[in-house]
Amino acid sequence: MKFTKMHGIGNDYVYVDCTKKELKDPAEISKIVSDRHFGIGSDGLILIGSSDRADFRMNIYNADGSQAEMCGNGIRCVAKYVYDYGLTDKDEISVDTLAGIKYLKLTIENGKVSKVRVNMGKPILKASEIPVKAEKEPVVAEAIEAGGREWKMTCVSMGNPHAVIFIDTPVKEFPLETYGPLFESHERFPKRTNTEFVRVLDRKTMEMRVWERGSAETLACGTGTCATAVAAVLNGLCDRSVLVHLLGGDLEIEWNEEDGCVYMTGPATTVFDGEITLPEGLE
Ligand SMILES: N[C@H](CCC[C@H](N)C(=O)O)C(=O)O
Repeated sequence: MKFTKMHGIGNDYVYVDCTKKELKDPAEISKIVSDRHFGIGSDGLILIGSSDRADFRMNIYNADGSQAEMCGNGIRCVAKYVYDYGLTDKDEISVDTLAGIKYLKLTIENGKVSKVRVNMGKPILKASEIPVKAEKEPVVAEAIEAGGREWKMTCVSMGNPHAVIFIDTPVKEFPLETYGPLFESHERFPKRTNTEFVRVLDRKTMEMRVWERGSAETLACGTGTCATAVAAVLNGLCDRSVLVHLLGGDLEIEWNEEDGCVYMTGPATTVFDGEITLPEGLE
């Protein structure tokens, strides 16, 4: 199987062009290619497909093989892939996902995509649509017990579920590997959840780490950063345009007051092209 390894500020995936041929078992393939010792090493697998209602389609699978509705860092790399590899010559494209059709604006430098601005759509705040079991909605600063401690969570879906937790200590010191898994599989999240631990630095700046559903800690999470920006506004902590520092780099997020949509701007990077021999029956 031919692939291209790409990342969005360190959130790395194996990309496969499926515009001509679908993969037989992407969930199984994602588990194989994600393995950093026995496979290629990635946070998961992203398939680029054709669509009859958008320019392209994106399907994303986490490292554990679970399929997610959307991937913010991934969709920027999809835009880079289709432009740089000649599948389109447009600098504005649409990509169909399980979270709906997304619209992207590509920045071209020296004939290749360097940066992408994505309309990530409107945040979903209805508890039953996130989904999360909650006392009130929107789910803002709501108590949840995990690991013998009480936390305040704000829940937002960008097509996929996010629990945003604001903390006062530097995120690098936070014991993410202890608490991340407890939130990921917490009984209040029927479809599990991605969890962001965030420190507000000022009204325009935050720092964040993320424990992703199905992929453990990643260096960045695009949908999670959008959810964090929305949560910060709902909690009165930040303005509607923020810069977010993640371990892998920075993202600019705007929750636009006029159209209610969240816009994410960030880079996309190609690392290498390769070919992997899959087990019998998976090719
Ligand atoms: N783990 C996520 C999918 C990947 C999202 C993330 N990598 C991003 O950039 O948005 C989920 O299961 O919802």
